[in-house]
Order: sequence, then C-alpha cells, then structure tokens
Amino acid sequence: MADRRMRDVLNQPDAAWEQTLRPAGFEEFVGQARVKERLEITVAAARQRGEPMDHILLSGPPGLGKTTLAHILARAMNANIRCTSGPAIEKAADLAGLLTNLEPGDVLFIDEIHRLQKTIEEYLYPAMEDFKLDIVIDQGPNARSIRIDLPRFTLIGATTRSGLLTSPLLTRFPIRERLDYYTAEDLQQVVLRAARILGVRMDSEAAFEIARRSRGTPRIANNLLRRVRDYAQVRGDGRITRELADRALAMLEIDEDGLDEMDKRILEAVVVKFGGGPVGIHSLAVAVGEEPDTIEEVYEPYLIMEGYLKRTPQGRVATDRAAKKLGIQPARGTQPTLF
Ligand SMILES: Nc1ncnc2c1ncn2[C@@H]1O[C@H](COP(=O)(O)OP(=O)(O)OP(=O)(O)O)[C@@H](O)[C@H]1O
Repeated sequence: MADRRMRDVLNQPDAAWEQTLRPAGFEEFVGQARVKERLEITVAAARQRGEPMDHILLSGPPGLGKTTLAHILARAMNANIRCTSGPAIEKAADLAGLLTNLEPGDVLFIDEIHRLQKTIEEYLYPAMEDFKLDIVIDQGPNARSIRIDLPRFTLIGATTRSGLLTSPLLTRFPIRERLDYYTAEDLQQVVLRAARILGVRMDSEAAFEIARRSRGTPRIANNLLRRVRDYAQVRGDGRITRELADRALAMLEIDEDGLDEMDKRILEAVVVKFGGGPVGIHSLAVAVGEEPDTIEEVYEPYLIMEGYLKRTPQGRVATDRAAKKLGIQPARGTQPTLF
C-alpha cells in the first residue's frame, strides 16, 4: 500500500520543479536518439524554407518528455508556443479564440489531444489542413457559416493514448513520433543532469540506482531524486552515495525493479488468474479494472521491454521472470502454486 501511494506521488507532475529541470534544447534532451534526429531534421528543413513545421503528434506514456519536446521544437523554430489541453477546450468558441489569436509561425500545443470532444475536433480539420476556420454565427433561421483565414501555424498534439485518436485527426498529422521508455543508462544521465542543476553532490552509481527504479520514466527519476536528496540532507551530509541511495529507496519502499502497483496487478492476473496465459487484452483489462487501451499503451510496453510479458498471436503470456517477481512457481496452463 505504501508502495502504491508513493508511486502515485512520484508520477505527479509538479509545475515549478519540472520547469527547473526541463531541458531547453535538443542537446540537453537525453535519449530517444532516433526521434530526436528526425525532429531536428524537421526543424532544420522548415527553417531553411522559412516555413512553419508540419503538424506533429507526439505519443507515449506519461512523463517521457512530450511537453518538453514541444517546447524544444518551438524554441528551435524561434516560435511562440501556446499551451492548452484537450479537456480545457470545452466549447468550439474556446478553440476559435485560441486559433484566431495565433501569430504566423506560432506553435499551438494541445496536450491530451485524445480527450478533445468530437464536435470541437471537427473544427480542427480545416484549420490544420487549409488554415481556415468555419464558424457558425447566430442561431435559428439567421444562422450562417463564415470562414476565417488563420495564420500558418504548427499544431503539436500530445497523447498517452494514440489508439483513441480518430482517424481523420490522426491523418492530419504528417509527423507522428512515439516516445519509448528510457533505458536505465539514459535515466542515469537524466538524474546526473538534474543533480548538477540542483547543485546536489552525487555518485554516478547512486544515480544509476535511482534510474534503475524509475520505470523508464524521467519524471519519476527526477521526483525520486528529490526524495533521496531530502534523505541525504537529513540523514547524511548531503552527498548522495550508492549506499545512501539504497537506504533512502528502501525507506521509500520503492520497488527494486521499478514496477508500480498496476504493473504488479497485471502480472499477477496473467500469472495467477490466467495460469501464465495466453490471455486476451479484454479479459486482462476486466481482471485488473483498467481500459484495454491503457494497458496496451501505458503499461504493457514497459513490462514487455523488461521481459515480464510477451505478446503472442494467442494473447499475453507471462515469462518466468514475472512469476519469479511475484514469488510464484511458473506453470503453464495450470494454476501456479506458491513456493
Ligand atoms: N529526455 C529527457 N531528458 C531530460 N529530462 C527529461 C527528458 N524527458 C523528460 N524529462 C524531464 O521529465 C519531466 C517530465 O517530462 P514532460 O512533462 O515533458 O513529460 P510528458 O511526456 O509531457 O508527460 P505527460 O504526458 O504527463 O504530460 C520534465 O520536466 C523533464 O524535467
């Protein structure tokens, strides 16, 4: 239970903290080499042509750097960025207000774009494609549609659930990039960078220990560093050594392998309820009380990357590593027995 509460806290964004640690340019952005290279080319090409970038969709689990990349892209283009989110746009007039206030070349960043209402989303299509906005004024018999020209802008959409995007919206993004979980080595660099910015003295093995337990996620790594820094200040002399990091992480009850509560529920369901699998995504979703898309897009990629789950044509199968993690004897097709 302590583990669950702690994970919830560590997954929470903290605006001021994130602002301090957010990389300002591509050169400071750790990892995601291929995505970074493709986006750098997009920026360079647009700059050479003196045009705004094409619209870009960034997808991937929370805390991997989508918002950060949107800011980096805007900065690299010397463009202003206006930020909003799908749920914040409640009426078509909200969207119209945002779009008509853009300057040529501006970036409009819509976080959680999959949560945009369908009726509002439809206004985006001509805005993205032809830089036109069709709005209806007046009501009843006087209602008429007028077309407003918009400046050329770049829409950057971010989503944790690209599977929920409608196909008309998806196809209007010529550039689509998915961010993947970071390796422990990359996250070690994220932690060391944050420690430098914060003026925290830290050994590189200690940074690796934090990185290893951060579920492939920079946000979690930075938030863990914050907690370990507190511990070092109060229980040590401020320096974060490997040994001190171990003690702090044990006190915080952070899982040794970086798994969170939902990861463990998924593994337990596959191993125990479904006898190690294979199990279909829908049955698994019902068993753990989560949306199938969320399991597929947010949880499963990490569990697969870490070798706990495998995807087969018949469904998800737990590996021996998953059974071991739960302290359960692996047994295919039968109910596994506890050690
Ligand atoms: N590649 C990176 N290198 C260094 N730090 C990073 C990187 N990616 C993210 N971070 C750090 O993690 C924090 C969270 O990243 P960010 O807010 O961009 O994630 P996000 O994917 O937009 O999350 P959400 O989907 O929850 O909005 C940032 O403030 C930044 O400090």
